[in-house]
Amino acid sequence: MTNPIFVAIDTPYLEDALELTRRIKGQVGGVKLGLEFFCANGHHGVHEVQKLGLPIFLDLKLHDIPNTVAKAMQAINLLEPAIVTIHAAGGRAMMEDAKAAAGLHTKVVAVTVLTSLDNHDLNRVGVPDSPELQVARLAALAQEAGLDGIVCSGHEVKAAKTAWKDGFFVVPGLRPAGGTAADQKRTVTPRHARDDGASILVIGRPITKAESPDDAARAIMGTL
Ligand SMILES: O=C(O)c1cc(=O)[nH]c(=O)n1[C@@H]1O[C@H](COP(=O)(O)O)[C@@H](O)[C@H]1O
Repeated sequence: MTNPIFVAIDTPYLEDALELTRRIKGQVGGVKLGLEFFCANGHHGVHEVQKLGLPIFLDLKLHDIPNTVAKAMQAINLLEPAIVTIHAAGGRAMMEDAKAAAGLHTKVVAVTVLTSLDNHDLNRVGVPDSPELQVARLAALAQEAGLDGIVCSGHEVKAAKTAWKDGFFVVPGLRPAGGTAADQKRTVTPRHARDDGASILVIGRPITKAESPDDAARAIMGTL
């Protein structure tokens, strides 16, 4: 089995990111660098991590008017990331323009409903539907816009995959059995997400905060 684990390297410190990536390199399929890392280290930081040889998932969650998002996408093309995130809530035109501006080898995926939100939180931001319904709605819009796939929780990935057979499904909010949810609200185990059709598994703290991150990654891989 190809290793589906992408570790969320959520740190602003380049040296820490490099050390962690070196340590887990043999146990994972790729690394995810987010806003925190990119704001602190920019293109240089991404290049340095890239030199270690793992695919890079650049999680910038772009969300703005179509022109601005397309220009931002062009500005990161030089980095040739394997995966980039945008927000589906930016609308169809924004997603279309983002995909058109992305490099040929970059998968552009749309964040649907953040895994840190539950039904109540979603209602508070003006969406009267359940996360399941909202994910289905935004996944259909992302597919129409020509994106490669979506980001959703393990609660919705099975239905999303049934509706979009060749979609690429990124699933974060994963916790090994008995793990601490922290700020995540829609969690499942890595195995559950994998069985339900996740293409890649985004895992942060259960690996990065473990006493031995490489052992933690190996143990999670062993459950898949
Ligand atoms: O786009 C993401 O990767 C993402 C979307 C989402 O809905 N929920 C979510 O947690 N993430 C990211 O996935 C990672 C989860 O980290 P942990 O909760 O530490 O495993 C973080 O880097 C989040 O930014």
